[in-house]
Amino acid sequence: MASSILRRFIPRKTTWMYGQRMMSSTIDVSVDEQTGIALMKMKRKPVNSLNLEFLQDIRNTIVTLEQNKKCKGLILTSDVPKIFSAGIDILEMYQPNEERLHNFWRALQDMWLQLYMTPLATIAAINGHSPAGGCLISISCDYRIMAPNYTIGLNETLLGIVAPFWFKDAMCNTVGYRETEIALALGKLYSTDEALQKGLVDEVVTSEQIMEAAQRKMLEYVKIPNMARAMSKQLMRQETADKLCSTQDSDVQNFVNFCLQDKVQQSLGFYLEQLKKRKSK
Ligand SMILES: CCCCC/C=C/C(=O)SCCNC(=O)CCNC(=O)[C@H](O)C(C)(C)COP(=O)(O)OP(=O)(O)OC[C@H]1O[C@@H](n2cnc3c(N)ncnc32)[C@H](O)[C@@H]1OP(=O)(O)O
Repeated sequence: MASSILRRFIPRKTTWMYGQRMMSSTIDVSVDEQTGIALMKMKRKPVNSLNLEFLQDIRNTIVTLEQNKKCKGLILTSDVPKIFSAGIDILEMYQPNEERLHNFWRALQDMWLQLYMTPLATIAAINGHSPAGGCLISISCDYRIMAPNYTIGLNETLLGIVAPFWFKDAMCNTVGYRETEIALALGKLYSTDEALQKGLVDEVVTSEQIMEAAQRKMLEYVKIPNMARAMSKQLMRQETADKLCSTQDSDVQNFVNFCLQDKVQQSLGFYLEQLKKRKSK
């Protein structure tokens, strides 16, 4: 179902399948073949930050699940207590190797396209903080359930960087133009309650109830005839995905040029320092 343009890049194989379980060092996946529901747990300690290899692993996993005829739905969650994902691994952008920086951004684009357009039904069970890239993963799913007392949002401006147009588009498609405009400018991190109120997440339940709630909602999704559900998703999302597909190379170059600026490097260095200081308090 995902358009052929999304399949140009065959990901490297680092995910291992044992029966209904798939494992890599950063992801644990199990597939319930009775229900057709897969559960993917992210486990890149300490904060599930998205580096090149982790992004490739996430994409590989989605591709493998799409090829499993019995799998219809995917629940994404975190195995790291209190953190869904801290977003992009800032160390990929700070004092980078230029070739790796290219590959990193390409991997982020490819992961996003795969997740955003997958014919699988997808639910994010957001059981921890979910800033920036973590928010992108969440809003790329079909449905979001969040536990209380965490934060979610596109906070890039707080780091002195700018979310690319496809982050902005995914956010706009979720909460609308004006809310996105405010959120991006202020680097707004929403509390769980605010996120529910703005429609950034669809449901709030306690951490203890989140997996049960995700399974319950997913059963609703997988009951719908597969092709019709997947085509309706494509109808809603293809235009947004195509915007990136047709500009992937220039988007990589823009990102690399942006990151390599002295000012941006200074901002990232400062932000990393603050993170460490906050920890030592
Ligand atoms: C130019 C184009 C723009 C590209 C778009 C960018 C998208 C992004 O995703 S940028 C990344 C944005 N992410 C953040 O701002 C999150 C920063 N992290 C946090 O706010 C917190 O770490 C937390 C709320 C996620 C978790 O807090 P806590 O449980 O208290 O853990 P620590 O803060 O002590 O963190 C542990 C450890 O991890 C390091 N770290 C945290 N986030 C990142 C990250 N995104 N990348 C790399 N490293 C990260 C943190 O510095 C600590 O390291 P150590 O001190 O070495 O243990």
